[in-house]
Amino acid sequence: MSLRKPPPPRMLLNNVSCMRNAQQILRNVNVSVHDGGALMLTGANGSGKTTFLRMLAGYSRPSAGEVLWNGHDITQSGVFEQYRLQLNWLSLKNAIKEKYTVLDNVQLFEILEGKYGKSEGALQLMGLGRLMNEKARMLSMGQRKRLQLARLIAIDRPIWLLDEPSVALDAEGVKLLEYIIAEHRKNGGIVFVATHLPIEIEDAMYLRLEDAGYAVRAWVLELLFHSEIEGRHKCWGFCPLCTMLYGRCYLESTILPASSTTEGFT
Ligand SMILES: Nc1ncnc2c1ncn2[C@@H]1O[C@H](COP(=O)(O)OP(=O)(O)OP(=O)(O)O)[C@@H](O)[C@H]1O
Repeated sequence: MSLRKPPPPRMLLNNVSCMRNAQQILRNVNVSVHDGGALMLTGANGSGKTTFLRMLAGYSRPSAGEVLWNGHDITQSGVFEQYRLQLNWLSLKNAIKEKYTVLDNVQLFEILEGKYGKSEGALQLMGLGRLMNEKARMLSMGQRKRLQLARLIAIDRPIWLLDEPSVALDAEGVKLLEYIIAEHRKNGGIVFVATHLPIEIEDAMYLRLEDAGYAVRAWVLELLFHSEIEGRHKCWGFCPLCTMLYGRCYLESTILPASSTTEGFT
């Protein structure tokens, strides 16, 4: 009986650390993603989800470790040129040409890719069939996001890097997004998704990025307020500093019982 080695992961993050703006975003991350795999990146605003995707796209280098595609470091010249042709990047910048029709806006990308024939079907699937010949300037926010998703399908590259793909989509749009991700994975595609919003992706791996400043801010608040409040168990229900930092009272949610939050200090 011959024991066959399992295939190597298509993407491997090997002890990767990443900095941005002198801030540590990732530290020693190890992730392997095989064909059909999905990784969801979650975390607070500014925690580094987009930075992570940019690193996967090769726009920035890891500060330590390596990102491997088919076992090759993506930052190596020769590898990078091939690797980037595998990527489909969806970001909040939609690259929509207002004066062109909706169909042109997808077909242009398809033609640049040397492909033909998928744009119309992709737009139909995303519910934009009746708007295909309208100028793109007519589109609403959600329709623009649907157009971007139609491009993903038309261009048909294996690795999708999706930054907040469900923003502006209605419930039906989110279902369509989940559907095209599932279909892409069935065909062996890989998906990396950075999101705040719930998106159902079966068997996805999750990576939660921590906001490096959060622990420090919490500690400072603890020092400023904790001793003063101890024993009184009362709160205004908001603290100017907490409200500024978190949009709500940090102490209210962590130290004080809910019933005391509407009373003032005595
Ligand atoms: N163009 C830039 N130049 C320098 N620093 C940046 C730049 N864009 C973002 N940063 C910093 O990098 C850190 C991570 O930002 P990033 O955009 O990756 O976070 P995010 O998790 O995607 O945030 P959000 O949920 O708000 O989209 C933040 O501290 C941010 O200030």
